[in-house]
Amino acid sequence: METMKARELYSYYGKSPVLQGVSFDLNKGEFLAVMGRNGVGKTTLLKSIMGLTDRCEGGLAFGDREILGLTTPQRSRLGIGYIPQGREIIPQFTVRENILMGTFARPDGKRDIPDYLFEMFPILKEFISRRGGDLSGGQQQQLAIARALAMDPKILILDEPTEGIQPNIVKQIEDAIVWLNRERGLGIILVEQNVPFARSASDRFLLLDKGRVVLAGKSDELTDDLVDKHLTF
Ligand SMILES: Nc1ncnc2c1ncn2[C@@H]1O[C@H](COP(=O)(O)OP(=O)(O)OP(=O)(O)O)[C@@H](O)[C@H]1O
Repeated sequence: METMKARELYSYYGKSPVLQGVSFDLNKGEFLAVMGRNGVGKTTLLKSIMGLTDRCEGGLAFGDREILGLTTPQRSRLGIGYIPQGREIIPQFTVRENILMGTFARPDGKRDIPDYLFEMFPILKEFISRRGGDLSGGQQQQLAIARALAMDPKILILDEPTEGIQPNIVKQIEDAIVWLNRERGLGIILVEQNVPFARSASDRFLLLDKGRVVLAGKSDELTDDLVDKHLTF
């Protein structure tokens, strides 16, 4: 169940297809970085995986199951954890309540908050009774990651998790993502603008342009020349 296979995805807002034939494979425990300039369809690709665009055609298998026909909550329950851009925690809820919300998607009905979340982000333990909205942007991002992990996902999908976050917290978040992948074996799909981090953390990359994959390969094959050609503005 930890693999994902996308075949020729076409994804639409209204009538216009934003993704135009995107394919990729995520093998068990693999880390895939999705890169590309602004507006090329990176967020749309993650939304398509979660069933959050108006329409999506093609093939999308999670493990041996075709999931394009499933609703967003059904996809979550299968074990796809999603951390959207902008975090979307609930500001009036406490840190504990926000994390507990994640457990509601657990198919086994457990409502425990796993201890490792607080080892990863100790500040969440310290602020457990504070309102989510009173946390800094970086702390809210840590909370959003903890909430997604509380449902015990098999893969984690993150949309630019360090964008606009204070530098001291960026490193903690990057380290946590790498740790989750390497030590806990979680498959990761990460949309990331920070090329050095994406290159060092991921196994493979997908480079999008105008809704299409223009380049894909192993991350150590992503040379500076390719970055200059496809990613500099
Ligand atoms: N809800 C929407 N309705 C209509 N068009 C949209 C919607 N969301 C995005 N688009 C369009 O789809 C295209 C791809 O947007 P998307 O957000 O996926 O790009 P991105 O690569 O994630 O960019 P960024 O790095 O700026 O987040 C853009 O042309 C955008 O204008």
